[in-house]
Amino acid sequence: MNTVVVHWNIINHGGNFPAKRKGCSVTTSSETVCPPGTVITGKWQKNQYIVERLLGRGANGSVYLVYRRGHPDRYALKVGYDTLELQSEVNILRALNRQLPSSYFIEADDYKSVSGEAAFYVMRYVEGVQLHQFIRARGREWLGLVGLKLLERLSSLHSLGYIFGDLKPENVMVSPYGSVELIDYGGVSAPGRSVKQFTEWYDRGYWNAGSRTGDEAYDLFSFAVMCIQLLDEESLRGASAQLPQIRSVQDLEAVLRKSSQLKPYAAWLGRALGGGFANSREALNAWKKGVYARAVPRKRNKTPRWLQRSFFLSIVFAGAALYLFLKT
Ligand SMILES: Nc1ncnc2c1ncn2[C@@H]1O[C@H](COP(=O)(O)OP(=O)(O)OP(=O)(O)O)[C@@H](O)[C@H]1O
Repeated sequence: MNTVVVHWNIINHGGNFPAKRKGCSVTTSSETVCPPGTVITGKWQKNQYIVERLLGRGANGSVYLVYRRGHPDRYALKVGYDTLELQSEVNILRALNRQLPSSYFIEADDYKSVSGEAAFYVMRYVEGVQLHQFIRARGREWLGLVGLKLLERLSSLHSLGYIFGDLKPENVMVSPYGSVELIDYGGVSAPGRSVKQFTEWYDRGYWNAGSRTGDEAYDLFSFAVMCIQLLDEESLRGASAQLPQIRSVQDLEAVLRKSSQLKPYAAWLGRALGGGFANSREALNAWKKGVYARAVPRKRNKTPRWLQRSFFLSIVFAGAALYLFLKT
């Protein structure tokens, strides 16, 4: 990324924000703090983004909900703590944009604040809530559908030649209707390369269950641990309390055997934990048939009990009448 300078201007955005603003500042921990109302102007591309609010902070940067001046749409703008890290994320997103039908990545630029320089990029704003929040609010029975949608996403990413790497509930956004989007492409790598970014619980290496080399099975392993967490977090906590040197995938398999919440998913999850799927397409098909088809409640035309009883009695009476008729 070229080192370019972005000017931070001060505006009064509507009546919601205080009139006087200082613009973004970089803290001692290299975090960038951009108060609502700040205008971020890319020097090279000259686009102006107005900060509405902070969406979240992660290991690589802070993400803000922004408006682009002159455009009605809202975007998510990520200000990185480390320019090189952010650049590698931008490279992946640019490559994905060329291959995916709907573009996610908008543009990248750099800025200079009063206390330092940093880079940022702009992406599509994904509305919804994080996966664990969605399941907590809507109920565990939604995992069948949401899991299906997420496996579809993973499978299409894999078919483009990428491994997601850092799959965890915080990186999965779910809309009110259960559609799913992956966010945070900072951990994406090519198959066969070391996983760049991971989070302990969801990492195959953490459970001594395989390498940290990116492959489709790595993402499926993370997906399986995530399901265990969403359905029975207490048991997962228990299993992870083992000493690191003896912690193993058998601890997770024991959870699958014991937990009643996990029962409908246990066969699929066990296979994913053991690297038993040839690829994510096969895993997706198995989820469709073995989990989703059973987990989604079906409408049943249940005949009321009183009607069943009446039908039975009418058969008895009809039989008795026929018997009497034949006898006379
Ligand atoms: N495109 C987006 N749309 C909506 N919200 C987003 C978007 N991207 C990120 N966020 C929000 O910002 C938070 C932090 O973003 P992100 O996960 O990319 O940062 P990170 O530094 O890579 O995090 P991590 O520590 O998980 O690796 C997310 O948890 C999410 O709430």
